[in-house]
Amino acid sequence: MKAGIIGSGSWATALAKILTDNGNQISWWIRNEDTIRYMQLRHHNRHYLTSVYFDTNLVKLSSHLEEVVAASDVLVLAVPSAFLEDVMLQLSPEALQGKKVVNAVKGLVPGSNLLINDYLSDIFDLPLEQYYAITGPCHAEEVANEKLSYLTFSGLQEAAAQSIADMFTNSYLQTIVNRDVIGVQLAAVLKNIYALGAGIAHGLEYGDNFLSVYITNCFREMQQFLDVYGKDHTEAGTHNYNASAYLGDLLVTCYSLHSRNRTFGNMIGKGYSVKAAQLELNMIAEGYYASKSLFEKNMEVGAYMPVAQAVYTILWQHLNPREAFLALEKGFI
Ligand SMILES: NC(=O)C1=CN([C@@H]2O[C@H](COP(=O)(O)OP(=O)(O)OC[C@H]3O[C@@H](n4cnc5c(N)ncnc54)[C@H](O)[C@@H]3O)[C@@H](O)[C@H]2O)C=CC1
Ligand SMILES: O=C(CO)COP(=O)(O)O
Repeated sequence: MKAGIIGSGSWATALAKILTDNGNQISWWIRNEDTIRYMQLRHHNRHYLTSVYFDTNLVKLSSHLEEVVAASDVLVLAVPSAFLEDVMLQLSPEALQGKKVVNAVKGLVPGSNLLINDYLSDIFDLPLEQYYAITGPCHAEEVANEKLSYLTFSGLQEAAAQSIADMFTNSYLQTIVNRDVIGVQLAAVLKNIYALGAGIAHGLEYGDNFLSVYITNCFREMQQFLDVYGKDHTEAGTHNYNASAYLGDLLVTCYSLHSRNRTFGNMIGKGYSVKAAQLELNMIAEGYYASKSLFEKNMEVGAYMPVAQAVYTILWQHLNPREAFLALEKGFI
């Protein structure tokens, strides 16, 4: 199978490293021509994971999206959710026919608040059977350093999910395959919101004892949301909440200093405005967009989500973080 990658941030670069380390030839869509020229000359991405060097014989770089999509059987999406629509709308509605689309984006489409599979189904008529999700606790920075990591590949077609996973499996990357393609995506969206909240707590100088209680309550809230959501969306299936795509990713994103969401939240807890935190981070904290999308989505779902709601209200309605956390403290078990 010929693989294509869409995006050039940290995660796209990490996934390109894994695929090329395994000897796969890839087509790689990079938006910026200067970044392409730099990579052709210096063999690494000048902005993200700069220590990762590529065998340029294995990498075909292009800023023409249609070209990359046409050359690929398996297309990996790794553009932050906020830009995904702009990127995908460059394609014709037939462009994804017959392709396997692998979503590595941990977010909903802002505005419509759709899961990526629902968005691709609406715009490109992509059946869920051709759609896969990559999730799991895995920071791009640790992939760059080849620290042992685990990724989960989910899809209704388990044999195809397995063959995609096999393209990524190597000595530093273990893969897990399941059919829970909706649940793992929602868990990934939620954990970004909770990690941002963990950062806020840290910025407010709560300690490790509180953080463990906070995460426990977030984990329960995540399950409650998925349980209620699943009642109206039977395709959501059953979820193994103790698997690494659920609990593991929640833990790593809340605790790791690599986490963009935690770092962003930490600044908010310390009193930065959203604008100032965005400028300082200079990377994407998906939890910021997800908190709004999820808040709106939950108006229909109706799950009890005090933590996600508090994060939304702090970021989007200017609620004082200290007051929000004082209110949360009382409800934790
Ligand atoms: N970084 C990580 O460790 C992981 C990230 N992810 C997910 O991967 C997705 C991508 O995130 P990262 O690579 O971390 O982001 P990043 O912050 O490292 O990179 C941002 C990317 O957005 C691009 N960009 C900026 N403005 C744009 C525009 N107007 N149109 C199109 N592209 C634009 C930049 O060129 C860059 O490629 C997110 O959904 C994230 O949750 C998932 C697992 C791990
Ligand atoms: O999804 C991730 C780790 O599994 C990355 O999280 P951050 O975007 O918070 O860095």
